[in-house]
Amino acid sequence: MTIEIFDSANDLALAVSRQLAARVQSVAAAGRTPRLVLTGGTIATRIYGRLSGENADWRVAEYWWGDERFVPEGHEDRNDRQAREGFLDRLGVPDEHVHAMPAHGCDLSMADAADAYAKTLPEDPFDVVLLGVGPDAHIASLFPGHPQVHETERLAVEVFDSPKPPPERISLTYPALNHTRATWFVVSGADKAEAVAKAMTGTPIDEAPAAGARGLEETVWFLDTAAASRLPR
Ligand SMILES: O=C(O)[C@H](O)[C@@H](O)[C@H](O)[C@H](O)COP(=O)(O)O
Repeated sequence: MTIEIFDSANDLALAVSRQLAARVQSVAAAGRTPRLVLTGGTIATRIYGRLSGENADWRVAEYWWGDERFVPEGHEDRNDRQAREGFLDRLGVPDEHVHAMPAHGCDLSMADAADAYAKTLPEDPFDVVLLGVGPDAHIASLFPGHPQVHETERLAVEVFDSPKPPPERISLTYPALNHTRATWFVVSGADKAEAVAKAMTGTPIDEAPAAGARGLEETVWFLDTAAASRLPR
């Protein structure tokens, strides 16, 4: 596990966008398609806004989401909208590379929508899974004390009662999120400091879902000083 600490959320966003660009370039140079899992949230939005300034061909990569709010397509709460507006649409990433989760208004139940999404996931591991972390130490839409944390078979699940609004969501589960070469946590703000400390010190996943996410080759915590302020020395 690696920890990188930055003076501000802006510095963090800049560093993550640079490293993501470098990873996309190195995976593509090795002859593979870069496969990225995007997250929602405020720090993610800052990162997406910076990607167009980086030197990478974002059009060659494929994109999935770790979770999505089950609201209508194009709704301002959609995680895919923030990424589309931030860089995917602006940089001309082809539609077939953008694997958005089904939206409210599709003709599937949430359970069927989750299962349909699971079928879009690649067999090969992802290259990078980006994860924001909530003040309660949730990641994606895996919340403390919720049954989805214990899912071992399904790769994507429905969530009806997210404590973070909106309540209805679809989330990848650990078997999908952890099928990745690299897991990059991106966390800023003092309100996350306790959650970060819990997740990094082996708290059970029922209490701190972030403690259960890790990459096959690499797990990196990108923190600003505020989010890192409760880490044990
Ligand atoms: O859809 C979502 O809400 C998320 O994907 C969620 O897991 C998010 O990443 C964290 O809650 C951190 O969000 P903030 O950076 O806004 O605190």
